[in-house]
Amino acid sequence: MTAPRYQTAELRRQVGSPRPRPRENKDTLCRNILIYGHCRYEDQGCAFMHDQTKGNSSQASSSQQDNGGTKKTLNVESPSFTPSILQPVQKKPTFSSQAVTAPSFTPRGLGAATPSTIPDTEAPAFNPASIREFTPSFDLSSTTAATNGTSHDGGALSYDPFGLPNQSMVTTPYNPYAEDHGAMSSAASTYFAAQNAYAAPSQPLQYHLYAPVGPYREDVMPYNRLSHDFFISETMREDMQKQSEATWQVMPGSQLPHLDNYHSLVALDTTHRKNAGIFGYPSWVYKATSSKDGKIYCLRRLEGFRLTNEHAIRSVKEWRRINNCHVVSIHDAFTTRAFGDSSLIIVQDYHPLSKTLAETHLVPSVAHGSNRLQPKPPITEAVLWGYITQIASALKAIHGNNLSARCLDVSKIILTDKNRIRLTACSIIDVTQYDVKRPMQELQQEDFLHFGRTLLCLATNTLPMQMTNMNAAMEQMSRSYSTEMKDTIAWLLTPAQPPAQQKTIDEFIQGIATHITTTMDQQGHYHDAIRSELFRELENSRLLRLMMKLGTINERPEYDNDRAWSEIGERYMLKLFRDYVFHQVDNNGNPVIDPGHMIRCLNKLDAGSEENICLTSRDEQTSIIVSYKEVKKQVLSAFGDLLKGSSKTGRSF
Ligand SMILES: Nc1ncnc2c1ncn2[C@@H]1O[C@H](COP(=O)(O)OP(=O)(O)OP(=O)(O)O)[C@@H](O)[C@H]1O
Repeated sequence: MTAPRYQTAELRRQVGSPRPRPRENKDTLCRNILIYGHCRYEDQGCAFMHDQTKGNSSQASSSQQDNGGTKKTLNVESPSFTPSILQPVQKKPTFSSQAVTAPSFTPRGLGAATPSTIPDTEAPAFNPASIREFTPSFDLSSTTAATNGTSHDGGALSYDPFGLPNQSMVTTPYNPYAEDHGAMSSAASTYFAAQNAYAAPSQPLQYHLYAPVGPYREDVMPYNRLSHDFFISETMREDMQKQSEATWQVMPGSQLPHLDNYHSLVALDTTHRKNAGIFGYPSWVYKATSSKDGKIYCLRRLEGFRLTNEHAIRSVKEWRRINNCHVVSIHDAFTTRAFGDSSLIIVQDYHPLSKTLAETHLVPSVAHGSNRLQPKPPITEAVLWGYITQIASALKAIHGNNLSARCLDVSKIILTDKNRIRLTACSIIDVTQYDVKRPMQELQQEDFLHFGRTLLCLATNTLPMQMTNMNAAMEQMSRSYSTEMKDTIAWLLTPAQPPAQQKTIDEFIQGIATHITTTMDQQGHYHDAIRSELFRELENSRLLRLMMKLGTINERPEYDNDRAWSEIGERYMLKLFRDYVFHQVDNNGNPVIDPGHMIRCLNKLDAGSEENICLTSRDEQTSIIVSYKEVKKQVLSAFGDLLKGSSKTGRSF
C-alpha cells in the first residue's frame, strides 16, 4: 500500500488533542480496590482513590460536574498539557521531531512513565496512550499478579492480540465483547475457580482474526481473493438478494382482497389457466403477509370449495406434527368469501423463488437469445437419486405419523435450493375428500404408486397428463438410466407381492441405502460450504456494529445542546481516526481505497490493540500518537454518552 501522507507528516507542536482530566484520578476508585478489595500500591504513589466509601459520592459529583456548566470541552484550540504521569519530569513537554523517527512502539509496563527509547533529557512526545485513568482493561497483569504475586509495576505484560505469540499465558476466559475486560476476567476467574471442572482456554481467543474455515475454493483469481476471503460469495449473495427481493415484492394496485389475517397478496402462479386436475378444484398460490406476526406465508386457495363438515378442516391440524425438511410446513386452514366465492385457504411456509419440478425439468422454456420454446435437458441419474432419497425421507415422516401424502406430483413438489425439494400440497386432499373414507394403509400404498409415476415423468421428460402408456415410458427410461433405477421405479409402480400384504417405506429405504449415503455426503459438503460462508459473516457483523458506533458519533450535527459535540474533546480523536481508516490519500492526494487497511484497522480497534498510530488532521496542523486501545475507549465513552440520551437502548450493539 502506498504510504499514506498522514503517517509521514511531521508531528507538530500545535496539538489540540484530547487532554486527560487529572481530577478523575483522585475521584476514580482504584480498580484494584474493586477487584481485590485492596491496592498494594496505595502507599507507593498509586494515583487513584482508595476510599471506597467516597466512591459513589465523588463519582456522582464528578458526573454532575461533567453535566454542569464547568464542563471542559477539548478542541484544537486547547492549550497543550502535561500528562499527569509525566509530571515528575519538570520540563514543559514539547514535541520533538525525533518522535517521528522514534522506533516502533513497544508496550510498556505500567510503571514506565517515559519510554525507554526516549532519553531523559528529551521532552516526551505527547502520547495519550500512556495516560491512564485506571488500570487498562486489556491489561491482564491484574490476574497474574493475583495468582503469582508479580509486581504490577514490574513488567507484567499487557495482552495485545496483534502482538507476537510469545505473550504471557492467562488462565481466565476472556470475553472480547465485554466492555470492561478487567472486571470481566476477574469475575470470571472467581466463578470458574469455584467450578473446578472447567478447563479455561489457555489464552484469550484470537477473535479478531478471520478463521479460514474450509472448504476452500481453489478457483479464485488473485484479484478476487480479498473480497472472497472477507465476504459472502457473489453467486450466493446474488441468489439470496433475489430471494429477499421476491419476499418483499408487492403488487401496487393489486385487485386481490385482504383476508382476515393476511394482506398484501401477490399471485405466484405463472400460468393463468384454471386447472382442477389434482384437487378437483382450481387452485391458486399467493404470497401474503400475516397481520398477526408480520411474517410472509404462502397461501394456497382452492376456488369454489364449500366446507360441508367442520371436521374436514380440522384434519389439517394433524399435519402440523410433520417436521421434515422435505415437506413444506403447514400452519393453518380456513375458508373465506373474500374472493367473491367460497374458497379454502391453506397457509404454508413461503419459500421465495421456488419452482415446481415440472417447471424446472419438464415445461419447455424460451431459450436465451431465441424466441422458440426449447425442451429441458434430461435429468441426470445423480440428481434423480437425490430426489428419490428426499421424497423417501418425506414419506418416512408422513407414514410414520399415520398420514399419507396423497398428492405426489411433479407440479406439487417444489425446488427451494440447489437440488433441494419439498412436498408442497400435502393435507389438501385430506380436506377436500374428507367424506370419502378410505383406509390409511390403502392411501399409503397409493403414495408409492404416485411416487413411481412422478419419477417416470421426470426420467422420460413427460408431463403427467401426457403419461398415457406406462410400459412404453418404462421402456424409454431404461434406455437412459441404470438397471437399479429401473428396478426402483418398477418396485414403486407394482403392488405388493404376496406373501407381503403391504409395501413399506422402511423396505424402500433399505433398498436405496447406498444412494442415501451419497445424498448425505452431498448435503454434508453443501453444509460445510455454507458454514464457511457464515464464518466470514461472523467477523463482518462484528465490524458492522463497530462502524455503526463510529457512524453515530462522527459528524453528529448536534448533541446535548452542543453543535460541536462530535468535533471536540475525545470525539476529535475519533474524527481523525475515521479519516485515518477511510479517507487516506497517497502522495498525490489520490484516494487510497484499501479494504485490507480498513478491515485491519477496525479489527485492531475492536480488539483494543496497544499498537500506536499517528492521527493527523486534514490541515496537517494537528498530529497525535494514540493507541487503538485509547481510541476504543473513546468510542465506548462517546457511544455511552449517546445512549444515555437516546430514545432506544443500544443493547443490540
Ligand atoms: N410454499 C411455497 N412457497 C413459495 N412458492 C410456492 C410454494 N408452493 C408453491 N409455490 C409456487 O407457486 C407456483 C404455483 O404453484 P402450483 O402448485 O399452482 O403450480 P402449477 O404449476 O400452477 O400447478 P397447477 O397447474 O396444478 O395449478 C409455483 O411456481 C410454485 O413454485
